Parts: sequence; structure tokens; C-alpha cells
Amino acid sequence: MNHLANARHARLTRVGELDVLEISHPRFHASLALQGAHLYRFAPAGDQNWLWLSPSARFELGRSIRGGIPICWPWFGDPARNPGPVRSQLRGSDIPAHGFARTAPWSLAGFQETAEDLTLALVLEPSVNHREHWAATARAQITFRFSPSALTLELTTENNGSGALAITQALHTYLPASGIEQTTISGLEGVTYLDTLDRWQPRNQDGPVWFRGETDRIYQAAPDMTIETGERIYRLTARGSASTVVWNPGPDKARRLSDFPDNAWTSMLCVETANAADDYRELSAGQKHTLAMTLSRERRAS
Ligand SMILES: O=P(O)(O)OC[C@H]1O[C@H](O)[C@H](O)[C@@H](O)[C@@H]1O
Repeated sequence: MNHLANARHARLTRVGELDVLEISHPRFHASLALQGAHLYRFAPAGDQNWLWLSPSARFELGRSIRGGIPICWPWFGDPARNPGPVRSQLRGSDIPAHGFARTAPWSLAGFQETAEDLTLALVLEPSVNHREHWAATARAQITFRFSPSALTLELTTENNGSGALAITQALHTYLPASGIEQTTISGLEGVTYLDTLDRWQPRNQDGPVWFRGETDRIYQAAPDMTIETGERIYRLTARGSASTVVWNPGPDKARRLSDFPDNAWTSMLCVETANAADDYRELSAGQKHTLAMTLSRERRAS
């Protein structure tokens, strides 16, 4: 079915090696690669991209775009650091970090547009390619809802296998920061986090989060957050999540990271709506789980 046959504000185009949906609605613009269902641009009319996109991002088959919102699924992060029930479904060697969804081809499953907003759905059906590293099976569907004031993503996992399924996952949102040292996240005060840079020790967040170099933490809650990035204020709310990953590579990891300029760590951060670590989700046969986030932006009072 051609979901775009009567679309007024969306068209399929090609960027590098990737098929990309370009959305040019009078109220907002968005760009989304079908590989990974990877949104890398969202800008209400008259505004800049709300998402950070690396100036050295590459649009290649089998390679995740550095920036935007990669979908980490059906496991998050280093496979070896995943909880037992997730690890027990993994197989083979050289298992990729963050699962396979971010480099897999998704297909368009729904499209709706009005004068105010636009909704897109994409699905990732289980395929033989996934069996290389994953013994389980599941169907993933993501819905993007764009409006002039907010961006909402809903990622639904359906266990369509016959046994139990365990997943970790994240909507790995990259945001631009005009200066990382002026950037703060509030809402996580008092929350326990695992400091992955210090033997995954649990620590307590004292006051707002700020950045002074490499930061890689799994917060064990997903409260409403306000992210102040120097010139912008974002609000992030989550559903179906009890964990939030906060990441900035800092200067040393920046040099080792693919498709990432050495100094880019000073102008971005990631706040990832997750089901990570102890917040992994177990689904019985036929069961569904939705992980969702809404991002909005506030004007600074002048
Ligand atoms: O380089 P990638 O595989 O895209 O991962 C980028 C980053 O993702 C997450 O935020 C992890 O917590 C980090 O440890 C990782 O470095």
C-alpha cells in the first residue's frame, strides 16, 4: 500500500545511500530515514532543528546516523552489560551495541496529515537478518507525531513469538547545546543513577545535572525534565519508562567516536528515554509495551 499516494506534505527522497521521508508541512519540517526509522531533523516553521545532527554524519546503508533520535532496540547499549533475561536471547559474536533496529530497514505503515499536525507510523517486522544475534522475535512499531509545538514518539513492542521476551531499549535523543558547560537538566534531583564510568556504582543526583567532561549515566527514573542548553529550554516527558540515560562523550571519547568532530562534545548532549538496566521489560506471548516521549520547547523570557 502506498501510504504517500495522496500526501500533500511528505515525499520520499534519497540522501546519500538512504531513503528519506522529507516532510514540508506549512507548520514544521522533518526528515526521517527509513533505515532505523531515524528522525534527524524536526523544526517548527521559523525555528531551527530541535535535534542535534553531527556535521560529519554519514547516510550509509548499515550505518547509524550520528545524531537525531536513533532507536536502540531490542537491547540497549553494550550487550554484555544487559540484564540476564536480555543477554540470554543474544547469540553469536560481535553483537552490535544498541541492537539492530537503528540500522534495519523499516517500512511505512501509516500516514495522516491535517492543517496542524502529521502522524507517521513505521514498522520493523521480524526478519531472518535479526536471527544472527537474537534468538527472540517481536514486532516493533514507531509512531511519530509532529505538531508546531511538540514532537512525540511512541515505540510499541509486540511479542509475537510463543515464549517470553525480554528487552531493553531507548529513544536516544541528541539535542544541541550552545555550550555544554552552561547546560543543565532539572527534574532528576534525588534520583539514583548508575555511573557507567565508575564501575556502574549507584550514586544519588544532588541538584540539577551539569556537565564537566564525559558523562554516561543510567538514571533509575523518568520524571518530567527541563533541559536548559544555554540558549534553549526543552521539556521532555516520558511514558512506559522508568530509566533515563544521560550522555556526553567528553573530549577523549569524542576523538574515538565515529562520525563525530573532536570538539562536538561541547555543543550536544543526549537525554535518552529508556527501559535500561533493571528497568528491562518482560513481555509474555502476545503482550505489548509502549515506550514514548514528548519533546517541546519553551521560549526564554527576555
Ligand atoms: O556510538 P554509539 O554506539 O552510537 O553509542 C553512543 C552512546 O550511547 C549511549 O548513550 C551510551 O550510554 C554510551 O555509552 C554510548 O557511547
